[in-house]
Amino acid sequence: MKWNVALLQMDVAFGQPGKNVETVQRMVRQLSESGEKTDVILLPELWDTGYDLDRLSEIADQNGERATALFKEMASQLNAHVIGGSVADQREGCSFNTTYVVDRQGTVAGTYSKAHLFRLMQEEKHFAAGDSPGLYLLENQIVASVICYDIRFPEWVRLHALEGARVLFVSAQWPHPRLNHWRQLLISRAIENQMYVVACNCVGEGGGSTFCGHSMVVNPWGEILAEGMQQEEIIRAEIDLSLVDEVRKRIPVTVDRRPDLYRL
Ligand SMILES: O=C(O)CCC(=O)C(=O)O
Repeated sequence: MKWNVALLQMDVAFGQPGKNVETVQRMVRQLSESGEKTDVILLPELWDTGYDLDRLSEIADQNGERATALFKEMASQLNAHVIGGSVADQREGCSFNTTYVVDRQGTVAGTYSKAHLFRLMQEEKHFAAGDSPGLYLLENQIVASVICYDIRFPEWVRLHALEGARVLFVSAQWPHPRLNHWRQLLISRAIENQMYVVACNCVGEGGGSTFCGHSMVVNPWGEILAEGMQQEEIIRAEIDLSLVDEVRKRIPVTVDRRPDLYRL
């Protein structure tokens, strides 16, 4: 199974969902006009509101309805699966930082709410944490998604790999000065779990942060297949899922684990 992935590394306008929807639509038109086949589209974290958390009651997406309507349009326009970055969605009286996944048939294939909230940006004051893994089936392949700070928790990503995930999609608003951490963590998660890591960051400024771009596609051997710069752009790569089996066979890390020693 081979997928052409496209990462929409957008400049997220702080607190302006309408403007951000226009940016996504413009980038999708660009993909469509390129004539190149796209199988999976990935967006950044909080791509519609940015980190404008003080205005969530005004600008958050109720039950993810605004986002899923847009993703269904995108899925049908490009005949592609949409891993919808994340949006601030309000449900059951709480706000969550949530990924909605819409498959190419236009069905919501799954949702994931960020499990590890980032205190440095006071996320825990505004969001409730999710407590379920982000595992989905796309064309019978198990894939996973996590959000930004989650990649600092190798045991969380490992859990997804042990459940059979072959690709990890990461959506982020990762700021300077920690570009070095972003790159090293993504490459490490790919090598240790022998999976593809497809990670979409944003660029631009918001809430006092400058986001560092460098969205990346890393293969299960830790090689970078594509990497963005610090500008608004679409990053594309082809991922061949058979390489996951090959690498896992060559060095059978999962078989050689000693959970009896470290209980993880
Ligand atoms: O872990 C980091 O350094 C960045 C995390 C972050 O910005 C986030 O989770 O929103």
